[in-house]
Amino acid sequence: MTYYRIERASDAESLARMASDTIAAQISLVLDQSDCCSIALSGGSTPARAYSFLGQDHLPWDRVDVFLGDERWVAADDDSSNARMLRRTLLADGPGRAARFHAVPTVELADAESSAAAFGDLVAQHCPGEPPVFDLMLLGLGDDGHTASLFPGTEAPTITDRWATVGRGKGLDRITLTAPVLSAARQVIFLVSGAGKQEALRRLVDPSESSERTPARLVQPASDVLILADQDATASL
Ligand SMILES: O=C(O)[C@H](O)[C@@H](O)[C@H](O)[C@H](O)COP(=O)(O)O
Repeated sequence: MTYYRIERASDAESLARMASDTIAAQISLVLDQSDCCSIALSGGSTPARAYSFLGQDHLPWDRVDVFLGDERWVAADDDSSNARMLRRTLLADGPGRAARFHAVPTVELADAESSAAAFGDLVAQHCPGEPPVFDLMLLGLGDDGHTASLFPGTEAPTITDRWATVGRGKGLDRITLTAPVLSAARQVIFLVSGAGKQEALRRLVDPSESSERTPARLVQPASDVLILADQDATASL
């Protein structure tokens, strides 16, 4: 059974700083013991401010392999691209721009299925193990209980024989890591902000909740899961 450790911030801005500091500390811990560190970051809107703070941190970024846990199947300059968001935050103009970012292949390939296959190969090339093991997995939580692009009522949450697959949510085709890869990470952190996430967060930590209704519950790493959340999101815990 997964144990969830919750750290609360008073508001979204202090949550962003807490997340940046926590991720930086985890990266430093890994790099104290290894030559490199592999991290998979969530997309969406919540983490952007944290990534801006993190990108200013003086870490040995040239030893950090940065991936996205999921990506919309759009061009890199599309407003909904998670890679675009990362390039405007973490990878923008601070020390973080030296990170080794490995974008998810999208529309340069013929279709989303080809992108998912290419992303699975890319991850397997950089992360050891079957499933591939990330040192750090930062995940968001949708108000419907999805994480990465494992949306309830779709096939993606059920895929366990591949490392990446095609997801679909909020009207977009997406490329996502599968549940086995999310769960294989050495450290999983959920970053959750806002009153709109209260019910999804309550369900995430409820041992009786089904993963069909709340696919984020599929993420079952061997280590404790850290939840960084603001007071608006944790009000019903
Ligand atoms: O590409 C994405 O959309 C994300 O990876 C997705 O899993 C996100 O983390 C949640 O949907 C929460 O999104 P918000 O942070 O925008 O609420």
